Amino acid sequence: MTNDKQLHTFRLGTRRSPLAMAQAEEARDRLAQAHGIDPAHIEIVPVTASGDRIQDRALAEIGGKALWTKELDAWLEAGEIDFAVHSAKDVETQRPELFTIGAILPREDVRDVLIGADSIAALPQGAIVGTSAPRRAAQLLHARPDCTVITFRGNVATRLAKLAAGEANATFLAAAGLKRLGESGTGHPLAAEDWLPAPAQAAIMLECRAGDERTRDFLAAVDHSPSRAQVLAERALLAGLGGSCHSPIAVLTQTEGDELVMRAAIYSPDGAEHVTGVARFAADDKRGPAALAADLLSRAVPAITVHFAGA
Ligand SMILES: NCc1[nH]cc(CCC(=O)O)c1CC(=O)O
Repeated sequence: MTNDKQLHTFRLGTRRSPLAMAQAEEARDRLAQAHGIDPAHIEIVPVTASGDRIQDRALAEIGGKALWTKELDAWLEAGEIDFAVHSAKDVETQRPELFTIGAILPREDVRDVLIGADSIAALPQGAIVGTSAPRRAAQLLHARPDCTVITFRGNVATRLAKLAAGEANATFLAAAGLKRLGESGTGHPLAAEDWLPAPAQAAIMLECRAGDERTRDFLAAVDHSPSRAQVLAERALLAGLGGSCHSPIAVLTQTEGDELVMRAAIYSPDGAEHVTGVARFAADDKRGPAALAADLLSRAVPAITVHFAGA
């Protein structure tokens, strides 16, 4: 621990939602512990993101990119913050060259949780299910074409309140988000092998300016290399498919020694069509995910590929 580090107070940028704040605190506490410093040396700076301001429409409908990152990016570029804490799943694959991923924290439970029924099979005939994620909608309609999907947006508490108010029979949330909010008892986790999560789900990403050596060194102490390998591979799959967080893409990556085993599925928005694939490759092999993406696209019908640009 250098004197310099003792004196410098790092500024951590985050969104303001309760989940984002919980993730910011986790990042701060892991950094403080790794460096043996007082957490007060890391100042949490909350920023309001456009995605948080717009609550009444599905994000896919708005269609805008960078709904979660735009404001934090501006603060990071301007030097108002030293690093930003993101849900990796919400970060676009194309990032400004100015930034670099300083750390990926140890990944949480990657599963989705179903709230309102014990399982997908147990949903009542014709159930109304609230979600704004195209992936969850397509997965549900694939398994249960009798269900109706309605748009559910807002933070975790808002969605749970909509469910409690009877706006839908059930909804989905990420187990990781619920755990980080201290609500791990809520709902029924769906087995990840049957119900593949979103690319980079359950991972927290710390980004800083690529030229800022001091912050890069500071963040490197909390980087978790297996989680980083999984997240980078899933982001590479997403990039290879030409997809975004608005595309119905599901993926589970498991670490087996020095290798990654990646299972992925892409869907038509109505869930009627889908293609699945599995690949195994070295953890640092960037071509592995790209090859799986190309393989999936080569086998997909137009109802699927119309939503993917390819690499
Ligand atoms: N798209 C919103 C979002 N971004 C990250 C999480 C949860 C935490 C995570 O997956 O890392 C959520 C909510 C959800 O999907 O239930």
